[in-house]
Amino acid sequence: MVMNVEMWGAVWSALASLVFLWPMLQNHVPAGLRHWLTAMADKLASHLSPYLHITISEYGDHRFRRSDFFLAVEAYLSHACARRARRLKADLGRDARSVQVSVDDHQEVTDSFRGATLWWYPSSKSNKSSVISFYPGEDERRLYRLVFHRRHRDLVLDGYLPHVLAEGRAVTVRNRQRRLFTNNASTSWNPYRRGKGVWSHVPFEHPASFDTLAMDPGDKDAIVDDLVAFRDGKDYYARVGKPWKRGYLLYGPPGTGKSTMIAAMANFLDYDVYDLELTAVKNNTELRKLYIETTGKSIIVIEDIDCSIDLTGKRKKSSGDNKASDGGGEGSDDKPKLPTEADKDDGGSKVTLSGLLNFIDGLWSACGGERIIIFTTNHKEKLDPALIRRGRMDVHIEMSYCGFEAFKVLASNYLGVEQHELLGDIRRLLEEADMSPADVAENLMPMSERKKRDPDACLAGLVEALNMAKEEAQANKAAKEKEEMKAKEQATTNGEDEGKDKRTSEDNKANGDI
Ligand SMILES: Nc1ncnc2c1ncn2[C@@H]1O[C@H](COP(=O)(O)OP(=O)(O)OP(=O)(O)O)[C@@H](O)[C@H]1O
Ligand SMILES: [Mg+2]
Repeated sequence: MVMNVEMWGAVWSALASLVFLWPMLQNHVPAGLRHWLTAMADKLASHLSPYLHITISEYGDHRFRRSDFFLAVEAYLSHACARRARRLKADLGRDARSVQVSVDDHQEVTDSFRGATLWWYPSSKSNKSSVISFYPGEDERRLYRLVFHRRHRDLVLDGYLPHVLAEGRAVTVRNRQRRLFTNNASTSWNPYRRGKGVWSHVPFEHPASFDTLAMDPGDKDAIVDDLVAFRDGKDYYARVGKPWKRGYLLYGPPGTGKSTMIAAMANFLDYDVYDLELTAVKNNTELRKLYIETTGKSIIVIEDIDCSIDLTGKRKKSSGDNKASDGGGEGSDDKPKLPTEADKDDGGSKVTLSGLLNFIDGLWSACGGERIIIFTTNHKEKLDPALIRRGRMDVHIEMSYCGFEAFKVLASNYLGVEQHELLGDIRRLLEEADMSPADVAENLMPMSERKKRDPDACLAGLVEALNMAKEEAQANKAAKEKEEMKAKEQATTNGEDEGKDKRTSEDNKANGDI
């Protein structure tokens, strides 16, 4: 049936009288009927309204991960529509060089595209999901509502939304200020913490680079090649069926440049850094949640993994032997246990080795892609072999005491010195004394006015420090040898005494004594 103008008029007047009478009527209408009428009125209104709505919610269909499209919309609105919004906010842009203006939170924005006008309404709704959340404020989820005339439906779906996605992504890349995240910060501490995020962040501003990193040039080149192969390896990883991630274990004595290496890697790859403090993670579920909330193009770091939590101890104690079976430790000692009273009270981390192994290469670790995981330790030998086997920690990098090649990098960076008469002495002393690059660098810092004018003084100071380190090392070695000798002598004396006792008791037995 085709509705003519008269029929439309009748519908409108009926609707108008209903709208007019509704406030008077609704108190006399039974609740069931009232709800039905309200729903029908909504339906009718949305039918008759010439405007369409599209909702883009923060988490889309995912429970845990923010929708990429939502993030693109957010970036697009912040940038492309900033000039049209009435309320703006300003901040320093990438590398703090320019001012960046964007749309303030909760601001409506009007946009136009190929002659069509579109309206964006940001809002939020509470999440009524049955999933119990660990994080305060997590039950509120943000969304954007896009409103446009229905005659622009095709234009919006086929032209505008793809345009928003592409522009939003480009803006994100352009404005990307790299960030250093931590999971160990309270809401009050961090002004950058937004809503429900489990990570807090500050801008990442570490100046280290592979040029300033002192280590053997061959090793350095090998690491750079490995990073490049990883960064460009999306297709390769897909082809061989491996998640696009790579693990690095950095080990060595304190002050040998492990943390500096991480910063250099992040700067080289242009990745964010997630500094994961394991002791602040309540349990394996929270660990997984933290992983899922990390974004691609990032380095996840666990520093001093051997000191973080008692991962090796737990496994060995509860399994009753020292066998570190591979395969994730699942099913052996990590079966779910009811928390004891002590567990409830200690408030410490209940992350298990099994949880950590799953974090690195369980099924969830594949989500998102393009992540590097780095562990650092001063004591590689203390780590469970399953934790650092290839596939989990693919590359093991030893950061050792300063060698001559590494020293040359420091001398050039700190003093601009390439040639010097003391270099021969320094080469010999570096072979004889163990000195970390951190200590060498400290000696090369021209802190005083005298040294500033005179790199010779810095190098002479270093030679002195190396001589002292050498003497100290020799004294330590001598003391150790003496101690070992003493222990050996003691053992021999004890052995002789035991032999004597044994012989006496055998003589006694032969004599019939008890
Ligand atoms: N290989 C290196 N190249 C350049 N600088 C270095 C190197 N190693 C150490 N340094 C200097 O020493 C300082 C300490 O180094 P860093 O924190 O990277 O050591 P680390 O190996 O992480 O030590 P720890 O095991 O105690 O965490 C750095 O700020 C850096 O200036
Ligand atoms: Mg460190």
